[in-house]
Amino acid sequence: MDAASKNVDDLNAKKAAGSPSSGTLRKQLATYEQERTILLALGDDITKVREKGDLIALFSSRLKGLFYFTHTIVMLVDQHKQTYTPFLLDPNSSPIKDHPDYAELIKKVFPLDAPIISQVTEADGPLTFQLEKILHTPELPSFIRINYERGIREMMITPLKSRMEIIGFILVYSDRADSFTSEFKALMHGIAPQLSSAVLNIIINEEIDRNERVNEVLLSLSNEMVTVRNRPDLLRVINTKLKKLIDFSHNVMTVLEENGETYKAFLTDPNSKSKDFSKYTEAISIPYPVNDGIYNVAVASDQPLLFDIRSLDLSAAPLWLKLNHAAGAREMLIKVLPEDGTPKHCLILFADKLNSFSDEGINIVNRISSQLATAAQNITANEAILSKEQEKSFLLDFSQDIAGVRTKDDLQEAITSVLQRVLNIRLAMIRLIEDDGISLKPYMYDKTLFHGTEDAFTALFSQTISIDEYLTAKVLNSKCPVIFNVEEEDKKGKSALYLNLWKKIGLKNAYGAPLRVGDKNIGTLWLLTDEINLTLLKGICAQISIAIANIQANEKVLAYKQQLEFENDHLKEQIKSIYNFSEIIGSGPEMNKVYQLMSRVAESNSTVLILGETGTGKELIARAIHNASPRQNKLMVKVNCAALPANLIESELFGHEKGSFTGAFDRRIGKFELANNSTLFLDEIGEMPLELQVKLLRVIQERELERVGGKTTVKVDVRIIAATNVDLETEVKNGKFRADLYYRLNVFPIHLPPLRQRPEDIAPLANFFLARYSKLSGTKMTGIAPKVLQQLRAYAWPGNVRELEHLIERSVLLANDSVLREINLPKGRNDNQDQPDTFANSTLENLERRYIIEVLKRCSGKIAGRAAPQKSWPSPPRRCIPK
Ligand SMILES: Nc1ncnc2c1ncn2[C@@H]1O[C@H](COP(=O)(O)OP(=O)(O)OP(=O)(O)O)[C@@H](O)[C@H]1O
Repeated sequence: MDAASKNVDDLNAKKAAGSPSSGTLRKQLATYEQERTILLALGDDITKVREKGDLIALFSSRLKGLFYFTHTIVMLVDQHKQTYTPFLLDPNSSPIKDHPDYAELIKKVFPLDAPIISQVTEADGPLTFQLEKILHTPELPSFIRINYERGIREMMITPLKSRMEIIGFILVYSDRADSFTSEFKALMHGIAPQLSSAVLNIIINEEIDRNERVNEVLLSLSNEMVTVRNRPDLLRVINTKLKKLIDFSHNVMTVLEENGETYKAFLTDPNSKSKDFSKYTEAISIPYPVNDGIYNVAVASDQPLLFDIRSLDLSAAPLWLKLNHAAGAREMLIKVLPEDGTPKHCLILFADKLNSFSDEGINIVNRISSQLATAAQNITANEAILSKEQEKSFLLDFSQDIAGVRTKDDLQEAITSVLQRVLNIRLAMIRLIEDDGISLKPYMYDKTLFHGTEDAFTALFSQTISIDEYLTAKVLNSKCPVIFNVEEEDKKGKSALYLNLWKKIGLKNAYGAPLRVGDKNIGTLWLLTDEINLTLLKGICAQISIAIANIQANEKVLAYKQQLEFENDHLKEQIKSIYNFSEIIGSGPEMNKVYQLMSRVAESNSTVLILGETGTGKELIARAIHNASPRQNKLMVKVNCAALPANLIESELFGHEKGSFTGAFDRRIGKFELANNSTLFLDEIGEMPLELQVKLLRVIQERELERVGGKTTVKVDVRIIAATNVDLETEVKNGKFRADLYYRLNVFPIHLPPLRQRPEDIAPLANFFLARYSKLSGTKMTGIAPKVLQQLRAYAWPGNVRELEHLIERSVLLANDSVLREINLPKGRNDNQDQPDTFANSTLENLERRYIIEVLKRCSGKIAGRAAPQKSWPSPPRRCIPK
């Protein structure tokens, strides 16, 4: 039985007993009847109450006709925390609803132990308070003063209980001082249990609703979470689903880096207000040490941690937190996501207001943390697969691009394009290890990168670096590309040349990668950038290494090919003249002296200078010396110093680099390099231009040369045999031949006597040539008539053996008999006397004059057009060596 029914029953009993006065009793009875009616109606209505607003509206509408009051509010008690907070409001009638603190007030949590409230919790029924009287009570709840300020004078607080425990109280306010009559109080006392159960119903209903909603959202969140494949997906799920359950402004997810010492942003929310700050990009890209006072604290807890941002020491806080604070974030909830082994991911929710995260919200974060961790792991695994696929397809494309590369220029173009296109960086430099195996020289670089730092670049570029150089050694000894932090390397004080350049460029990191073919280091590759995918770089370097090795092999093949072509040409020349030196004819004392000298010098490496008139056999002797030397297995290389224009001799001798002069389309090795490990025969050395003599001297002395237009020196091991028909001593005196070169060449002179000084050799030579040319022409000549031999011996032979050879060749062709019976010697030359007034002692001008007259005579004065047939050509006179 409720209180009102009991009162009515009591009064009816008293009325039946006839006391007290019937008027009073009637009045009282009417009140009780009214009360009972209200209670019944209220009780009926209360059972229908489902929502907060219904209860207060119902309460006000039922009671306002009976009692005077302005507004009401139901507070809910949290026994666990010993606090209470507004629960049911009556905003339509509240005089404080437009108060500036109203919004905050209705969310506020108040302590239960404030003196006024303690009285209420201890009371059995409603308590009324004249506000004026309690204004100075210590720890007065702020809403009381605010209500007073807005004209409220009296307040009745009725405790609401369930199973003897206080669950809340209903506060009824009035702007009058006498509103709360004993009837009103009795009524409140009477309806308190129903109100309590209504409040409990509301709480339960709300909780059911909320749980349903939470479950619904969590279900859809978890459904979506399993479909998450990438970071934007995850961000969308958090921002659409989680936001329905938790009041946060934006989120960040972080990931622990592989080093285990730093973490960085994994998900960044575009809703973050901090993105308007200029340092935002830095904040979301830099790594943070795990021991930053936030991360390490969060990791140590298995529960989400709630931080009041303003209470933190922000001076030491990580940049991301400073920016969020500056952008207005007040509170953050951090949850390290549970993962097997070391947790990697961490969710951070930010809110602009304090108390944004309820226990329930925190609980939800806890509940979804495993799913978040799985989603983050899936994303990472997915990204790794994607990046591997991208790497593979990229490396495949690169290898296809590079497969066709044959030249250094093509390679540079391919590298530049791939680095720029895929990694958005540019090649700084490639250095290759030289043939000596210890030094590295620049092979390829991008100078445009060093704009403004040219001095530091040139200083580094112009240096040959040793493989033991600190940074180079680190790179060459590493299996993978090496990251150099410029600041840290600078502190070590090593590799100043590299560091000077890097510091001037102003980057944080530089990368050095080994170039390797198989196990063999071939060089280093340097990139200037702050970040790069190391696996990809490793793959690129492997391709570049192979391409460089191919190019080098190609260059070598080309060089060998060139050398073979040269050698082939020489071989052909040699084949043409092979019969010339198969045998040296001459057994007289003069030639015997020559043979003795030859046998002494042949086996050594000494330079030989062969002197003698034209046609005496200087080249024949040179070849014989070479063939008797340890270098015989390689071809002797001949250069005729008189046969080439002065401007080409240098290139002919020393070779040239591509583009070193007009017409130098390819790199070409010179005769010196061709004669490496062999003999170089410098014929007509007396004709060499003076300016080249000094270069020749240098090569003979240093045994190394520089190609025309080249910067590197090439070592050569060449034996020199020089020959001349010029009196070099006179040339030295006349300043036409360098004395130092002359002495360097004149180490071992061999003088070849002219044929007129060894007449005993004329017959053997004539017979030798007769046999050779009759065989070649197929005429089968068997001998020379004694008369002819006598004529030959009597002749002066200004053209020496060559003249004799040509004469016999012509005679064989003209002969009609098997014996050579006739010979056409030049007229007036049949006197084999070493005449002082004929050739040997004649001036060159005289000799030339006589030669021209002789030729004109034979051509019958014709100096243009086809030459008239002639019987015998004299050899042109050359300057002769006086005996
Ligand atoms: N003693 C010799 N026995 C056989 N043939 C010889 C002899 N001497 C010279 N000849 C031949 O004479 C020709 C001229 O010889 P070679 O070219 O060696 O003379 P050279 O002194 O080098 O002439 P130049 O000064 O004009 O270059 C060659 O065909 C060579 O084979």
